[in-house]
Amino acid sequence: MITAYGVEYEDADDTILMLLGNKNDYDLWEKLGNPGWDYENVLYYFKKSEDNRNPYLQKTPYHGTGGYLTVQESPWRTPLVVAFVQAGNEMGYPIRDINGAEQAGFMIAQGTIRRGQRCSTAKGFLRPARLRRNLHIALNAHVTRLLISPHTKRAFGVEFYRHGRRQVITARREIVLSAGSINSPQILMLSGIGPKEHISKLGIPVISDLRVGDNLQDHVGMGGLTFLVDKPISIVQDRFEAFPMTMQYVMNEKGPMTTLGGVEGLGFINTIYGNRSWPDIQFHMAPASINSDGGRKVRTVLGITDNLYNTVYKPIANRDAWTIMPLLLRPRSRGTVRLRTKNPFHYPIIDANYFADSFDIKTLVEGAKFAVKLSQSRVFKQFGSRIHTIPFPNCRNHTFGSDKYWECHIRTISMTIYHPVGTCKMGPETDSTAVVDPRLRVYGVGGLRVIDASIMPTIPSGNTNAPAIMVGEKGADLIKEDWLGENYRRSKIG
Ligand SMILES: Cc1cc2nc3c(=O)[nH]c(=O)nc-3n(C[C@H](O)[C@H](O)[C@H](O)COP(=O)(O)OP(=O)(O)OC[C@H]3O[C@@H](n4cnc5c(N)ncnc54)[C@H](O)[C@@H]3O)c2cc1C
Repeated sequence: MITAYGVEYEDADDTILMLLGNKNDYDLWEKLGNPGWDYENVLYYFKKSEDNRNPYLQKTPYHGTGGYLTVQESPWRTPLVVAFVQAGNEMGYPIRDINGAEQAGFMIAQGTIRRGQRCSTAKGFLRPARLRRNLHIALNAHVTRLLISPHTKRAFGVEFYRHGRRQVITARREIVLSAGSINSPQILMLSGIGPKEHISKLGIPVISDLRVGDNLQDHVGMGGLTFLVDKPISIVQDRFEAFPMTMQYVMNEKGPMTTLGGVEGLGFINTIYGNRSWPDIQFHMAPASINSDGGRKVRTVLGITDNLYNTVYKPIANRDAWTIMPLLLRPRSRGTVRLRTKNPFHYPIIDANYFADSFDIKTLVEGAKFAVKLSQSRVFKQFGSRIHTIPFPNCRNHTFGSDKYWECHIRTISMTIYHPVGTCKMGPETDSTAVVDPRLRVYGVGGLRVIDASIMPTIPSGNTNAPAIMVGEKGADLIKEDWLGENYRRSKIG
C-alpha cells in the first residue's frame, strides 16, 4: 500500500456522516450492465463493514454489528435538531432510519465515530491490520505512474517518489489503484490509459484509449441559507469556552466538539421533479451559519467576498442562527478531470461543470423553497425562528424569495461537500464510456484494477464515504474470488 499522506488521511480527513444511498441507485448500477452490484448484493458489504452502536438500528435488516467501522450518533445535540426532524414530520415526512427500507424522511445524523471521536478508515480498518506480515505501508509516498508493458499490456509495477527519491515496486499478481476520483484518473492518464486525443497531445504514449476522467459527478448544494432564533440554543463560537469544551471532549468524549462536522440533522425529500421512493434533494441541518464565528474562518473557507459578508452576514455576526444546506442528489451535469501537464506533481484540471444542465438548478431551487417552508413549521416558532432577509448584493434585482432570487443565491454560494465520483466508470464491454469492467479490471490492460469512488457509474443519493467503503469491501471479495476460485467463501456477517 502506497499512500501520499499519513494513513490518518486514508479517507478524506473530515469524512464523518454515514449514509448508504438509495436502493434504486444500486439497482440502476446493475441495470446499466454491472451484475452483482444491485442493492441486495451491496447491502451485504455495507453491513459487513459496520458496527452500529444504536440498539434500535442494530435489530433491523439494514445495519451490521461487529464490523470495523463504528457508527453512532453524536452524544451532544441542540434542541434545534429535534425541531428539525419534527418539522419534517409536520411537512408529511416520517422520522425514520434514512438508511433503512425507505429513504424519504428525517433523522438525527449518524456518523462514523467511536466514543465521540472520528472513526476513519485508517483507524477502523488499517490499525487492526497494520502488523500483518503481508501488509507494507509506505507513508508520504507520491505515486507518479504505473509501469505497464507496451507489448503485453500488462501492469507490472508502480513508480513513486518518497523523501525525494524515486522508487519502484513490482507486482507478482496485480495492482490495485485506489487514489480516489481525482487522482486515480490522473495516475491512469500519466500511465498511458485515457482519452487518446488528450494524453497523446501531452506526449504520453497511449496504452489503452479509454474515457478516463469523463463522467465526473458531484453533489452540489446551496450554502448560506440562514435562519435566526431568539434563544441561545445554537453554536455561537464566542459563547463556547475553548478549555472546558476541549477537556470535556478529551476526558469524557462528550460535548459540542463531538458534533459530526457541525451537521446534526439529515432529511431526504422529493421535489416536483423527483418521487418519494427516490428523493432528489438531501438536507444537511446545522445549528450554526456563516455568521456564527463572527467572520473568522467560515467565510474564508467558503470563499465569500468581503462585500457579500459585510452586507449580509456581518450585521448578524455571533447571533444565534441555524442553517439547512439543500443538496442536489442526482445531478444531470457531468464534469471532467484532465491532466494539466505530464508532470505527475502538477495538479490535474478539475471541471465540475455544475449546473451545465438547467434541470439541476431548477431542482435545487425547489429544494431551497422547501427548506424555507420547513423553517416556518409550527415547531420552530417556539424559538422565534425566521429567515434572515438581507438580500445578496448581486441578487437585488430579483424579489427576495422568488425562484430567480434563489437561483442567484445558489449560484453565488454553491457548495460542494466533496463527493466526486465516476471518473473511472464501471460498465460492460459494450459501454464505450466504461473504464473498468464489473469486476473492476481496467479494460485493455492486464493485472490492474481500480477500487475506489471513481468506479461508480452514477452518484449514490447520499454522502459517498460508506459507498466508497462498500466498493472497497466488494472489490476485495472480487480479487479473492478471482484468485482463490471455488476455495473462497464469503464470510457470515452479524
Ligand atoms: C472535507 C471532506 C469531507 C467529507 N465528508 C464526508 C462525510 O461526512 N460523509 C461521507 O459519506 N463522505 C464525506 N466525504 C466524501 C468521502 O470522504 C469520499 O467519498 C471518500 O473518501 C472517497 O474514497 P476514495 O477511496 O475513493 O478516495 P479517498 O478517500 O480520497 O482516498 C484516496 C487516497 O489516495 C491517496 N492518493 C491520491 N493520489 C496519490 C498519489 N499520487 N500517490 C499516493 N497516494 C495518493 C490519497 O492520499 C488518499 O489517501 C468528504 C470528503 C471531503 C474531502
